[in-house]
Amino acid sequence: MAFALKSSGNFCSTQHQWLHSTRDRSLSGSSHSNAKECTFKKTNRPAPLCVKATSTKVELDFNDPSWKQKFQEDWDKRFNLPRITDIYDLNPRPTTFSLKKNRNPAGDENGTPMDKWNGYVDNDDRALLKVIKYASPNSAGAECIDPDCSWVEQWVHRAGPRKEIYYEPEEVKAAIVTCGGLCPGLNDVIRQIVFTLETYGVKNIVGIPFGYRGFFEKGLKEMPLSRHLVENINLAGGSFLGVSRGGAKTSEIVDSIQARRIDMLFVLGGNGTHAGANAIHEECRKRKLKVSVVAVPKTIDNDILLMDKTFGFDTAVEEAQRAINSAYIEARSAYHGIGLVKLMGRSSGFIAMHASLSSGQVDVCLIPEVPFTLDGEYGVLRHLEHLLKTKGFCVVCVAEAAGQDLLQKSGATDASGNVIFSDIGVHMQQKIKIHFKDIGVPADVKYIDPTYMVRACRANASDAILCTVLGQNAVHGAFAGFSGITSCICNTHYVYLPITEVITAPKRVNPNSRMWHRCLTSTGQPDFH
Ligand SMILES: Nc1ncnc2c1ncn2[C@@H]1O[C@H](COP(=O)(O)OP(=O)(O)O)[C@@H](O)[C@H]1O
Ligand SMILES: O=P(O)(O)OC[C@H]1O[C@](O)(COP(=O)(O)O)[C@@H](O)[C@@H]1O
Ligand SMILES: [Mg+2]
Repeated sequence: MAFALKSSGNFCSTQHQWLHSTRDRSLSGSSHSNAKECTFKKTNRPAPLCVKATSTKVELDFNDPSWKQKFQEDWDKRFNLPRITDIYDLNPRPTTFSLKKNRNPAGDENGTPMDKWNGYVDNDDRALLKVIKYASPNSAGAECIDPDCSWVEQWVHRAGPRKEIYYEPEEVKAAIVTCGGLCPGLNDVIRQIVFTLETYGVKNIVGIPFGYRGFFEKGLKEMPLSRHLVENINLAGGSFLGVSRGGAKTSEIVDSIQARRIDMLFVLGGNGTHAGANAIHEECRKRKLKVSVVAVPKTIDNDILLMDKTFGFDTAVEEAQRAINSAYIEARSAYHGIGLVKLMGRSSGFIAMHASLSSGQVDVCLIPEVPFTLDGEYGVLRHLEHLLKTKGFCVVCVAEAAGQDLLQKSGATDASGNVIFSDIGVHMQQKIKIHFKDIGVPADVKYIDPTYMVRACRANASDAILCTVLGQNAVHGAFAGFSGITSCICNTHYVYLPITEVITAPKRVNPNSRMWHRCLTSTGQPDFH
């Protein structure tokens, strides 16, 4: 019996934020609907989780001494970056991107000829995706491929400017589009894309208004962009180009790309946007269009696979922390005060977990990845009673997608097809009030729902830097001839990943990760079930 590494349906996940112990699987619950178990050839070991994947079937037998090599060959194939030369016979030209050319075209100040300048990234440069060697599958947060949790190198492609490029900058028309919900840093990325394109020598740069909608909605006109125009847009939050959900029809979008003669498309967005970008890339390939589609992962939710974080997440956590601080002050100042804060996160509890950790003021953090009960001996309400008795007040932070099993489903979806959640914050506020009334203990509940405040602000310093690097690298990726890729940060290094590898499922908090354990250590909360 071997497990299917890659099959038409499933492969064993090593790179996802999932863990492989029995406890983890039970904690992960129904929220990971596409997770399936794989079986190891050896028994008595926890089985790894599998996630949906596409492409060819590769069987791994861990008794085969060459399994590692097979894994790595398959890995390299999967993480190989699609490029326009896959469909076109094209010769590259020397890059026009140089930070020294204006000073001395013949060489730098030391007389080094430009082609010897070591400012370029080699196409064979790689970064390691994983750097921890887990000694056992039972080690906290272990992500194992085989039952012995062997060390296997997982290399991904380094991002940055290449010495040779596949476009004539003077002939390029580049377009930028921002999709999905707002996110701090959108303007920083737009700005850096424009700056970098101009550094290459591109003159025709346009913004597509209001997300994918801008490609086909009549009356929406593309906006010419230049360094001059975008110089200060990073000083404000939101998107200079506007955003929208829904309405993505791939063939119409590609018709529009063709009609507008766009050569490079930079797509800023989350999971849905990336799926759309990949569909556009595939359709362009099908039509044999020389178009580079490059995405930049945006979402306050931080729910895109493989990467350290998405831009905007840090800023959202910082803002969320302010809401927690207000809840703390209200609760601390009231007799038997209970501060309750609901934070965003469509399918993951990253914002709630990180804001709870950074504020240090949260007694109970509830996320969708960890089921809980409100009532009963081990329920949240009983713990709140204990906190009021021992400490006099408490603060609860709940993620918007948490505890949905306790609520009636709304059944509604947004324009993009995303599920609209029932309001766990309001539900908990009511339950807490009723509970303390019933037991005859006074409780002063203050509920804060900061919703859009956490994402309408401008990027903080760390996000601004991330946006700068990701935006610049997106342009380098397009000039290098890649398409269907995303520009991101993995294990602290800036890399390109094929979009197909990051859209198989949303990333979620691993309940067996050290980070969640740190959160529990910080809050001191017990298990609520
Ligand atoms: N599977 C998909 N294929 C193609 N386009 C999609 C897909 N999912 C979403 N989109 C489009 O991507 C855009 C943004 O998606 P949405 O889920 O709202 O935000 P985000 O990209 O931030 O997750 C929308 O215009 C939506 O229609
Ligand atoms: O903007 P809307 O449609 O109100 O949606 C709210 C959702 O958008 C988010 O802020 C971010 O989601 P995206 O990454 O999909 O844009 C979620 O946290 C939240 O659930
Ligand atoms: Mg999304």
